[in-house]
Amino acid sequence: MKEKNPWHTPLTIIITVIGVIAIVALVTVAVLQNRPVPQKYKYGIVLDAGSSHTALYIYEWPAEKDNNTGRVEQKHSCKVKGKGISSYAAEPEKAGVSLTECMREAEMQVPSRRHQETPLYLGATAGMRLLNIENREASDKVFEAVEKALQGFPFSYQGARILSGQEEGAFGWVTVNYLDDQTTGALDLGGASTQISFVPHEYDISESPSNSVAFRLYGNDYNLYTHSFLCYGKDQVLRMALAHQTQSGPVTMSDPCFHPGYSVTRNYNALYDSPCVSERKPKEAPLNFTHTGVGNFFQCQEVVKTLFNFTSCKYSRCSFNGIFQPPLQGSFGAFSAYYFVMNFLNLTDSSIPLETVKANLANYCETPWNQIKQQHPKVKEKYLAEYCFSGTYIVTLLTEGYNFTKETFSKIKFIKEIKGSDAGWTLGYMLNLTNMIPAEAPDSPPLPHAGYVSIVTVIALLLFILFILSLRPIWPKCSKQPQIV
Ligand SMILES: O=P(O)(O)OP(=O)(O)OP(=O)(O)OC[C@H]1O[C@@H](n2cnc3c(O)ncnc32)[C@H](O)[C@@H]1O
Ligand SMILES: [Ca+2]
Repeated sequence: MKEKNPWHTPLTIIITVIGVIAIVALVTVAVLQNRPVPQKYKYGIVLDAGSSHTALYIYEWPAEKDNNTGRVEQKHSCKVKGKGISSYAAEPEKAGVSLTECMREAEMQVPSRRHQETPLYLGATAGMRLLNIENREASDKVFEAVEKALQGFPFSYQGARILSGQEEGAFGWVTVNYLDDQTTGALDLGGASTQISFVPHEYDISESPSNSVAFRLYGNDYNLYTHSFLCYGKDQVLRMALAHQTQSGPVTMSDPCFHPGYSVTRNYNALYDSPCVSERKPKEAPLNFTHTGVGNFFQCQEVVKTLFNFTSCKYSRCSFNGIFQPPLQGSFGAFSAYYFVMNFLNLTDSSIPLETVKANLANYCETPWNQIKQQHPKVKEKYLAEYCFSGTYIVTLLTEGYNFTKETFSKIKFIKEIKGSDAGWTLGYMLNLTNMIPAEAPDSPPLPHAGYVSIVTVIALLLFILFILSLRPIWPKCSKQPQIV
């Protein structure tokens, strides 16, 4: 006769089934409860009204996590067609109109139920700073037009204003450090100004209060050094270099910063039409001059060096033009034109030694203009003509201006974006205005989701086994093997 299995009693079968159901239920609840639920998002829009162009950025973050770490991401960007808003000084209405296309895009990108609560900011930088110096009335009119245009959209308009150079530098630093895990200095090269921001050693306390900004980020207090050099952006510094070389009002000017064979006619009035150079305009000059290239990196560096004043410094140390700068500290992220130029020249790799960068530039500058044009038929001719000058300026600014050495130069990373967000001041600006700069370090869950689920499963199994064992007293007695007598 077949021996009856003692486990096949109704009681043990019921206990087992209930136990299995309980475990499955427990694990299912744990998994479902902790599964990331589809997020609701909030949005913020910042218009970066730069000297050369305006760009619109849309940021998004999970609705419940306003104050959480690193959660704000760039959702979309739009490049406004045409030049920067300061170029519309003579026809301000057009500055407002120029923004409509990107604003319509923003209307499409941000869900309509969020429109009314979405803050919209416009920050203008060095182009408007210069226009404001040159012609206050014209600058006000441009802002009026821009304001009127932006108020016509369904967002929560929060104003348009000129950022100070200090704000521009500091918010660039906040952006980079909000997105990146390790503290990094920020180098921004615009069209009309350039910023350097970093956290110096504690003992290099700022001797110049106007260069110092305090921040609390991720539970740490930072004393930031920052400076913005007006007129030292890529376009204005080129004007200064051309002005320096046309002081005598020549008809033809030979420029080491442009390729051999390069030749264009430039207008004196147009060249000197900027507060960065207007005072230097030669008294007696013809209408135009012919700007020709020579293509010599080392001579070009000499020209660029004359644009920095190294003689006066009332502090213990200066970068240039009598501006205090503590010793450089840590690694740096260099963006905007630093990136555009070094990327074109294939020099963004930090492992390339400074000497090689210079040698490559020397070789590039020497290349005849015709050959350069043939090699890069798709690159905008204005940019193409200026890469030799801009590359030389970047190397000279970093080494002679900011005192990067061949050792510290390798600590500069040329970057366009970090984790999908463009490097620049806009994200930091929005985080600050919406009180979202995280003061404290993130509360990360102690276990990753998978680890959590595994632990719940193991504990549930253990509990089940213990439960079964606790039922031992009512276990059916194991029948002994039938003995054959
Ligand atoms: O910060 P400010 O000084 O106000 O200026 P901006 O914000 O308009 O300046 P950008 O960083 O946008 O650009 C810096 C410069 O780089 C130029 N630029 C943009 N794209 C470029 C490219 O692909 N190659 C070379 N230069 C480029 C641009 O015309 C500017 O002169
Ligand atoms: Ca800029």
